[in-house]
Order: sequence, then C-alpha cells, then structure tokens
Amino acid sequence: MSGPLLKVENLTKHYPIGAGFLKKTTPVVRAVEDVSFSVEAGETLCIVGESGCGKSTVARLLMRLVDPTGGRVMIDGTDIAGLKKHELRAYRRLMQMVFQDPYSSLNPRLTAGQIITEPVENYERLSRKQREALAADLLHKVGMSPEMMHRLPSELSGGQRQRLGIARALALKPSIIIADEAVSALDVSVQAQILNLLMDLQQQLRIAFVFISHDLAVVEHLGHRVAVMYLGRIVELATCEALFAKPVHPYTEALIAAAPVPDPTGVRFEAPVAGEVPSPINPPSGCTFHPRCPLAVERCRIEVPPLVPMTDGRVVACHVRAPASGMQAQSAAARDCPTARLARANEPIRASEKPNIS
Ligand SMILES: Nc1ncnc2c1ncn2[C@@H]1O[C@H](COP(=O)(O)OP(=O)(O)OP(=O)(O)O)[C@@H](O)[C@H]1O
Repeated sequence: MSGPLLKVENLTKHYPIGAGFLKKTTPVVRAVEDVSFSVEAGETLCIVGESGCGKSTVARLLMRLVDPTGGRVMIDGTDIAGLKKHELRAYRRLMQMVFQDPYSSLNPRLTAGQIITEPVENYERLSRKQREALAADLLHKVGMSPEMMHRLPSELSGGQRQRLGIARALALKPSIIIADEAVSALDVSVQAQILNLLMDLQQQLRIAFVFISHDLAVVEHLGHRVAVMYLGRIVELATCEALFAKPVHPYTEALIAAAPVPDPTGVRFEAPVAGEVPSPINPPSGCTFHPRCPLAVERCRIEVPPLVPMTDGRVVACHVRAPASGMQAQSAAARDCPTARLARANEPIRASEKPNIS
C-alpha cells in the first residue's frame, strides 16, 4: 500500500429536514462541511469539539452508515462511495466501530462468546471448536478470561462490557477502529484501563484509531494528532503535543482553557467558551465561530477562512491567527496565546512535531 490508510477529502453531510409541501428549497442541517484528513496505519487521530459539531456524523460517514452529500472516503486508496454492496462488505471488514454505550450496543440475549464471534460468522461458518477457540483468543486479547465467554452482558461490569465491545471490533482483524465516545460512559479508573488496552492493542496490531471524544484529557492521553471541529468544520488539525502546548485557533484555545484541570498545578486556565453554538441549520456567515470569537474582525463575518498550513505542520482556519497569505502567522499567534505562554514555559516544542496533514 502507498499513501495513507484512510483519506477523507472534502467530506460534507447535509441532513434535509422538514420540507414543506410547497417549499422550493428544503432546509438542511449542515452537520459536516468540507472535512479533510488522513490517518496512517498504527496512528490515532482524535476528533474533538462541542456537542453537535458533527463528530458522530463523521464516524457514520466513515463507516458508510450514511451517504455523504459531497466528498470522498478512501480506504487503502479506494473510494468506498463507488463500491457495490458485496465490495463494500469486504471493506467493512477493514473498519470496525466501538460505541459509547457498551450495554445498549451488545445483544443482551447472546453470550459474550456469541457476541464476539458473530461478526466472523457473518462471513464464514465456524465449527463449535473454532468458535470457542476464537472467543478465547479474543477475550485473552482484551484481558478477560476464557470462562467469560459463557456470560451474558448483564452479568458483566461496564468495563468488561466495553472490553467485549473492543473484542467484537477486533474479531475481523480490522486495520481501522472508529471509537465514538468509547470511554465516556465509564468511571475514570476504568477509562484509564480501557485507554491503555487500546494503546497496547495498537502497538501489537498496528491498528489505526479514529477516536471521537469531547474529553480533552482522554485525547491528550491517547492521540497522535487531533482535529478540532466547530459547527461541522475542522478549524485546527495538529499533533497532540503541538495542539496542547500552543493552540492557535481561538476556539481550540478556549476549549483547552475551559477543560477541567486534573492537576491544580497544571497550566490550564478555567475560562469557558462564551455563548452558545449557533444552529447548523442557519449558521453564521464567514467564519462560523465569529459571533463567539474575541478576536473577530470584519473579514471573519464575510469570508469562510481556509485551512492554512503553519510552519510546524499544523493547519488552522482563522483569518486573524492564520491569514491565508502567511505560513509565519503561527509563531505570532502562539506568542499572543496566554495558555501557550504558560505551556511553553513547561514544555518546549520538539523537533519531532512534523505531522502528516493532508
Ligand atoms: N439524522 C439526522 N437528521 C437531522 N439532523 C441530524 C441527524 N443526525 C445528526 N443531526 C444533526 O447534525 C449535527 C451534528 O450532529 P452529530 O451527532 O454528528 O454531532 P456530535 O458532535 O457527534 O454531537 P454529540 O457529541 O452530542 O454526539 C447536530 O446538529 C445534529 O442535531
């Protein structure tokens, strides 16, 4: 294979809503607008943003559970939109999903063994012996004992159920796992166990993760790169280290500043993003963040800012901090950022911050 494992180009999803009988145009929810990114084998790309910014819709588009309004999703260089049903089945094996609620996503009437071998049995017949061996192997991979294969989901703890969800996702030996808020429903200590399990599995199996979360502490722990979404668009995409050390987009900066501080000696400020997220049915003109942005200028109200590459490899969509004309904007932006000033004092930017952003 040459090129990235997963490549998303200009992905857009508008959900039509409530068209009146005589209305000439159907109103739409602009859930995802012109989103592009790529993910390499063995890499974790996190997608963060407030509720309703389009994270889950991106996940559904990647899995082709919904069809895009525009753009493409390429796996191993193949555009999955052009695939016939039987070809899509083969590609679906490569990409599996882990859901937020491990209870509602597991069939309560099936045993753990049946749940995790079911995806394989959709593709091939297994003897009882093969099924048991596969179930034992998958349970072992996620740190559970083989005896658990006879239990029902209701007889397992939340953490065990999420391990089961991960075992089921691993059954088809995927190259990519899409995890949508996969640890949000778990206690913090169980969250840490599941995150460590995912990182171990990634090292062993070179699986790529697209990890969707609103929890920046989780993202900082797990991610290689982070895409920050606001109202359907990516506003900043950077390596995890670079993003947390010196956010450039004012929205990223506000999001990081507003995150709870686990360590009171840490570098984070407590300052929430002012105002509500506008409606994706009738989003603001120009930069959709402008009504909440303390730096907004006239141009922000008029023109949609393009994603501009910065000198450290990140991309940022901001007329003020990343004007389309200048790669040098990044250093100026980072200088004015109070979070960055404190962060920089603690953690210098490393030479390895050269993300592969496309
Ligand atoms: N089937 C649908 N029909 C109409 N609108 C939808 C549909 N699915 C999602 N939306 C809308 O699209 C926008 C993006 O939703 P999405 O669930 O992708 O956001 P999210 O960032 O995952 O939010 P959350 O973190 O709350 O799950 C929201 O305004 C949502 O209401």
